[in-house]
Amino acid sequence: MDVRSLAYVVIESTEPQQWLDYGCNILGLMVAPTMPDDGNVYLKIDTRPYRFAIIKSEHNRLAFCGWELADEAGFSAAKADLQAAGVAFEEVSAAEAAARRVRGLIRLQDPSGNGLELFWGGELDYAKFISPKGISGFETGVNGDMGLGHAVLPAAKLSATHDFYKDLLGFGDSDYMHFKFSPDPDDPGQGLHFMHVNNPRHHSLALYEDPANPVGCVHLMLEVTDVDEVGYCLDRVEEAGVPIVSTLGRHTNDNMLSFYMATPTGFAMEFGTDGLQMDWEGFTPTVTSLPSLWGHKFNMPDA
Ligand SMILES: Cc1ccc(O)c(O)c1CC[C@@H]1C(=O)CC[C@]2(C)C(=O)CC[C@@H]12
Ligand SMILES: [Fe+2]
Repeated sequence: MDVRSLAYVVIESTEPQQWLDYGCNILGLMVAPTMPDDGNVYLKIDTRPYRFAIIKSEHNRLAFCGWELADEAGFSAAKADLQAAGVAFEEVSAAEAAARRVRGLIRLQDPSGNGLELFWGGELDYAKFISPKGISGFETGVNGDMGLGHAVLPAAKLSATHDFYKDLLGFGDSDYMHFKFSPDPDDPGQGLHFMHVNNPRHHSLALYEDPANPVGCVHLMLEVTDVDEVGYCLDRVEEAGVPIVSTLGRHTNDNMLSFYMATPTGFAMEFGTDGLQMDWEGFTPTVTSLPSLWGHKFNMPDA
């Protein structure tokens, strides 16, 4: 499978309006002007119609990551691959695909129960991104082809979930880390697989061996093009009293300069800049023993 980018996320919320306030006033995202006024909240960062859909629900959780395939042939091939592997998926109606602003869509779960959608034919609406907080721009590539950023998902079944994304969906390994927070010699610790799709972003997905995560997500990451926008966002976070999950720091593996904050849904948001853009040709996946060059003091255990 030739997955090109993490194109959108769908978040279920008992109060989508919380995300309207948080998204616009803290993150500096724009209300999507070409999406319907249907009680849900749609937020935009670039030429794509929206990158965040916050849907009214009884649950508060990350519901789906939307992964983009190159074209209709790739979409048909993906469905055939899933069928051959005996992995169940739901065909989504044309009306629902149109509501997502894509031409074809299927829905499935990974082995740890994370929801995902595979689609082709994502629209560009070219509605100009005008940040309510004056953010100069988000790093999403050309026509948004680098995707919105990355998602770190809980993977209680780490090995099976890693195999699913690697062998079935064709994601590549970028890096692997292993964390051990307790001195107990019987504690096996937790693995973290960083994976890329077919774009230069160092990782679009990471899988964290997190046994019990009620909100379906560890964190999402957004990347701005100007380091000052990280600082301005940190000022807004502090001014509004949004909890800071991790201090400013620079990661080892993707060089991202970032901090982490709480979101209305209980997972974290990483807000950063200066991430590496990789040439995957001939790349050898790395194993890294240090998460950050400096900073990133996590406020445990809700990291
Ligand atoms: C280590 C690292 C590299 C690049 C990233 O984009 C990134 O988010 C991370 C940190 C991931 C990881 C996490 O999200 C959950 C809490 C973790 C396990 C820590 O306590 C340190 C590293 C953290
Ligand atoms: Fe991250």
